[in-house]
Amino acid sequence: MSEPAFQDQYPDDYAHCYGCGRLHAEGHHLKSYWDGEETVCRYTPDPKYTGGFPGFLYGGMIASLIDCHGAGTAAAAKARQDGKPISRFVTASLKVDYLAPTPINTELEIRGKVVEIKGRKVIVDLVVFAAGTTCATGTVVMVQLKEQN
Ligand SMILES: CCCCCCCCCCCC(=O)SCCNC(=O)CCNC(=O)[C@H](O)C(C)(C)COP(=O)(O)OP(=O)(O)OC[C@H]1O[C@@H](n2cnc3c(N)ncnc32)[C@H](O)[C@@H]1OP(=O)(O)O
Repeated sequence: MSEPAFQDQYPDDYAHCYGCGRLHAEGHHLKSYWDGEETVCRYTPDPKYTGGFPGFLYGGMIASLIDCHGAGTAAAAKARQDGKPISRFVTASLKVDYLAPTPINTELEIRGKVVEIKGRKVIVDLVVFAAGTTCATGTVVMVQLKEQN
């Protein structure tokens, strides 16, 4: 992981996302990287993001992890395909399946796999793991901003 995180390559004007923008003062600062043909993001949730009962993460945060890592994956895949710098993608569609409770205070691994790149659109499948358990899966449709094309 010697390359900078995908999010650390976003142009400054597009680096203010609460989930992954490096320029957001209070955000989560999620960081995504290549791991072979897949991408990976690791994040340990704080107890303040507890869901319905103690010890477990609320679903919105899980969706955010899938969303932001999906956006980063789309941006990196498109850049790699086109041989261009990373540009900014936004979420057109986000689908999440919650398969098992997701613990807090445990390092989560979010892995992404590119399904399709078509013009400005990139579809990514994602999985959230906690200590070897698959807690959630998701699919995102990401669209490159026109002015970034
Ligand atoms: C100057 C600063 C600006 C800055 C603008 C900043 C934007 C908001 C930033 C929010 C950042 C986030 O939090 S992201 C999370 C929230 N997301 C948003 O707020 C995005 C709001 N939605 C949009 O702005 C727009 O709908 C876009 C950009 C996503 C798409 O609009 P578009 O650019 O006109 O693209 P369009 O031609 O419609 O679609 C391109 C391809 O994507 C497919 N596609 C589009 N929407 C969907 C969808 N919901 N589900 C499946 N597929 C879809 C189309 O079929 C097409 O595929 P094909 O026919 O080519 O196969």
